[in-house]
Amino acid sequence: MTHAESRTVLRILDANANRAGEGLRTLEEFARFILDDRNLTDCLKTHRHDLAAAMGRWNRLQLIESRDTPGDVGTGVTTAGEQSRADLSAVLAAAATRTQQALRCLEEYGKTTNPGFAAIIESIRYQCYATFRDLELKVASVNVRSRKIREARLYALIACEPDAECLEARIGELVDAGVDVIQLRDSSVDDRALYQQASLGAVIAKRHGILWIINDRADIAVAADADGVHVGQEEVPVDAVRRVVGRDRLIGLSTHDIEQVREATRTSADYIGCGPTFPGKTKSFDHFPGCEFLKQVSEAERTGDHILPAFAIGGIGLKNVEEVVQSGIGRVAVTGALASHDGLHQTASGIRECLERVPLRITPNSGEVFSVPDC
Ligand SMILES: Cc1ncc(COP(=O)(O)OP(=O)(O)O)c(N)n1
Ligand SMILES: Cc1ncsc1CCOP(=O)(O)O
Ligand SMILES: [Mg+2]
Repeated sequence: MTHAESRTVLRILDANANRAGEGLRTLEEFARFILDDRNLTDCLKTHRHDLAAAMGRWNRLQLIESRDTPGDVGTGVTTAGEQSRADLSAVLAAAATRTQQALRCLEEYGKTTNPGFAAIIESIRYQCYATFRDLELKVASVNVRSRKIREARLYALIACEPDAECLEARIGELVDAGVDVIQLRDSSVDDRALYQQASLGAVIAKRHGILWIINDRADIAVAADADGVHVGQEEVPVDAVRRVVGRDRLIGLSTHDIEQVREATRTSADYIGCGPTFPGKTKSFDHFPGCEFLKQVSEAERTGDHILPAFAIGGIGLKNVEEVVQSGIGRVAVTGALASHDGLHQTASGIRECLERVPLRITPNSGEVFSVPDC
């Protein structure tokens, strides 16, 4: 290779080392600040450091000397796509692509003068493929859960079943009846039994494509790989629960008045339960905020005062779901109404039909987790 060619190779290496380093740093910030994922942050930092170590095989001064940014014809070449990013997922996708391309350039041009360097870059590139895959899958799973909870109408709360077959059958019949979300709520069993049913339920629910939420227990929700956890006002605060469950699981919060609803929007909660609406047999209360509260929630949705999917809860069934709908709420969470196998299908579809008369204001597109809201 001529001296001029060697200098050009250095110039390419310098440009692509910068590009790959910047791409990795962009991804690292995503994993750290957006996904709050320690493991992915560590992996990306390691790739960045490995790249810097590999670049240490070259004379830094020669690399810098080869740089000629003002004379680079490529700096003036831009496409419309480079000037904006549709949402945070697009930032991720662009940074991952840019990093991969830059690594491939380092490898190919490095081969011309330093095959040892090229082999190290090849190994970093393969490690990056695996990390980028995990990153993108994580983002996809957050968005899918978030979309599903916003599309959900009918949410069932169930207790543990005596064994795996019964749990499978129970979840199956609820799914067939049209339930979108199931919460495992049972304080009568020990932690081991709760964990076992939570884990099994997570697998079954995933197969059916519905959400599986664990009541009260963030630890079990994570250990069982559930889709989320539901907590009450007297339990661990949502933002502390978020530190346990991470960005990719849902958190539901019970609310009993409109101030709690407004407060919920200031937390990282993904949805709210609103009630109790009517007296029921599952849990007793002294006070019922009832449909007046639901009307306030619906009004707050209309004015954009709150943006979380809201599920009315408490004593709701076929006989009174019309009152919920009249209050402007199109999502309910129920236990008693769907507890019996007999007439399950009819009850669930009757409730759903009624609920579907209320258009969902909080729509699948209005809050994709990694979409940037309009400003
Ligand atoms: C969807 C949904 N909404 C409300 C509740 C009630 O939660 P909480 O107030 O914490 O009461 P317990 O369920 O823990 O007795 C819920 N579980 N789910
Ligand atoms: C857990 C809970 N929180 C408020 S009401 C309620 C019970 C819901 O069950 P049901 O639909 O049978 O009233
Ligand atoms: Mg609770």
